[in-house]
Amino acid sequence: MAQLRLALNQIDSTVGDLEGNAESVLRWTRHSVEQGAHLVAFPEMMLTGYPVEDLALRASFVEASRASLRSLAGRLAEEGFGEVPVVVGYLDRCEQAQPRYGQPAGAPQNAAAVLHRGEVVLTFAKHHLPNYGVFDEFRYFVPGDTMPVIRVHGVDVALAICEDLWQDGGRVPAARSAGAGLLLSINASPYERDKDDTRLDLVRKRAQEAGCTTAYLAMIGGQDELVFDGDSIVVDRDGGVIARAPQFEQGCVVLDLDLPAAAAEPVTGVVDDGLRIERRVVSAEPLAPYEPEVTGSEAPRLEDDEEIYTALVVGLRAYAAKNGFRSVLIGLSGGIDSALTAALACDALGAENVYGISMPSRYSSEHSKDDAAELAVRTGLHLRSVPIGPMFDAYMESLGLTGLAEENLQSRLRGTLLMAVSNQEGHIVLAPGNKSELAVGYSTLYGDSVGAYGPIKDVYKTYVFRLAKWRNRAAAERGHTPPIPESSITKPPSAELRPGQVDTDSLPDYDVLDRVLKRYVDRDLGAAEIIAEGFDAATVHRILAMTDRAEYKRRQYPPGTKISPKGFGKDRRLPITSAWRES
Ligand SMILES: Nc1ncnc2c1ncn2[C@@H]1O[C@H](COP(=O)(O)OP(=O)(O)OC[C@H]2O[C@@H]([n+]3cccc(C(=O)O)c3)[C@H](O)[C@@H]2O)[C@@H](O)[C@H]1O
Ligand SMILES: Nc1ncnc2c1ncn2[C@@H]1O[C@H](COP(=O)(O)OP(=O)(O)OP(=O)(O)O)[C@@H](O)[C@H]1O
Ligand SMILES: NC(=O)CC[C@H](N)C(=O)O
Repeated sequence: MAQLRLALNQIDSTVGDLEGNAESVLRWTRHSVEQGAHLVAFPEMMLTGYPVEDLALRASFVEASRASLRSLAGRLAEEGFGEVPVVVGYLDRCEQAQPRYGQPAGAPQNAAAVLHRGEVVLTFAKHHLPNYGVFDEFRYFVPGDTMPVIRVHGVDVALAICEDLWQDGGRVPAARSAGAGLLLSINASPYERDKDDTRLDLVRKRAQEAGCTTAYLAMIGGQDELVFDGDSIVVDRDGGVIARAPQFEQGCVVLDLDLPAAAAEPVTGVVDDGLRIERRVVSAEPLAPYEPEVTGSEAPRLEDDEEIYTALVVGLRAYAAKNGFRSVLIGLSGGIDSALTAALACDALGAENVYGISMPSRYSSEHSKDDAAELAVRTGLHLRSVPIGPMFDAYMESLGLTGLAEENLQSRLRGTLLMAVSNQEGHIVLAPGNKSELAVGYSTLYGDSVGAYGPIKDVYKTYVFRLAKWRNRAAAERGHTPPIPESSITKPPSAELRPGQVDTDSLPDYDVLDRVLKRYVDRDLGAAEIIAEGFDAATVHRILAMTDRAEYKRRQYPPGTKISPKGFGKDRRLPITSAWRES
């Protein structure tokens, strides 16, 4: 047996910020080396950020990534960390043409490198490319065809990149065939509700298949609609958990692993899935065990509501920070959607950076104004009131609108007003629409749907209530003031665009609506299958027709944090112009 002190850096990176990301690698390598690490790892595409989308198609960006990698190798050595191998993800290109994938020479690759003694000693590309959900890596990348193995202090470490673990075959069985003592996978795995359990099961299963200890290093942070929740995992060859990092927290997991010593006669040649073993020896001599030994720990897990709420906070914070904004602006109606959005914003950016505007019209109830004011008092956000009556009257005088046009005008005036204040004061506008509304198109185009980011666009209305209650309960348990006024939670949802209007005038009860939507949107079931589950046929047809009709509206909605297996974003790509009707 040999001992290896492994440092898994569960950190954030910013798409396109090659310099800043390289600085992070240097900083965290310093930290890892100070902890005595023999092998230091960083997440998938750490240098470029993930996902880079069509930036991968730009040769200038690919070249900049390659140059940045080489320069990083040199800087690590200059800083005195050259003896410690560093595994880091980056964007590369393939030297040879790949007719099998229809790609000419120079096609991009989702790659990783081992840096040692100032050199890039080994590079390899992801073998299995994900091409479903939010991923379309076959659009960009050519898969790798090697099985990289590095010998570090007498241990053979097989390397893999994210999806390599998710699909059968390839690098997991190849690691076993290559006789690896450790399988190290670097990842950028976007958050989804319940995915942590799936990942844990996956890593345990793959460790057993690979027949060796398996380390799964995850990224944290946010990129547009995606959140990366961390939760790095190390399991032994029987699938027993050795260490689990905290969810949503940046940090470095350092632990000593007792691993089988590498064979004197290493396996070479082509193994599973046609993967050619490519080996490098970075340090052959086994080290004496370190004292004291660093053992793994399992960070406590967040319960489901807290986990989802935290993902929403992280997604919003990342979007604002990475796009250069410190403050946000929200129309506060006193209702639950804008209240939850405001609570999230206060948690993400601090109440001092959250600006609310109450914009009452002649149809606004007293409680809508009072509840907005109460929200401001409870959270400490800035609130002002700008009645829209005079603007509304001016439009009506010029245009003489009636019915829906008159109703929507109020929402549009609020949208225009928010964008005007955004321009003037520099806060980005948050769109407070939820997933149920987005599904059926229950919002006004260029009205309440304006904004830069939709923090709750992947949260069904029934879950909006649940999260609001959880947030209030969590505050009370910590001895803090619950942020959301009780009456915002208990009153019937209303758009207040005409006297006495409530959402259920136009929509089925949210409980039924959400259950049907989960089947149609999240699971892609057809009308017949949903009705067969016992739902009222007329209600199902109505909901499906509304959902289909609203595609054009969704396409114009701002991006927002994905928390479900199928959010309205890159996950769900439907034609706007379509004659197909389920009903
Ligand atoms: N296929 C298509 N492709 C592109 N554009 C299309 C289109 N079909 C209609 N349009 C355009 O869209 C317009 C209709 O959309 P839009 O103007 O939004 O109006 P619309 O969807 O007809 O009405 C908005 C609905 O949302 C409700 N609402 C509004 C505000 C807040 C809330 C809430 O509770 O949160 C609810 C409101 O009560 C009403 O039922 C049409 O006049 C047309 O210009
Ligand atoms: N009187 C108002 N003052 C400020 N903003 C408003 C007002 N009415 C509506 N809005 C904005 O428009 C959005 C749509 O709200 P609306 O009241 O129509 O229904 P909702 O979807 O139930 O939202 P909420 O639960 O926040 O009320 C609100 O979230 C808010 O941002
Ligand atoms: N970056 C990746 O390859 C991610 C794909 C993987 N299935 C995941 O969601 O974690």
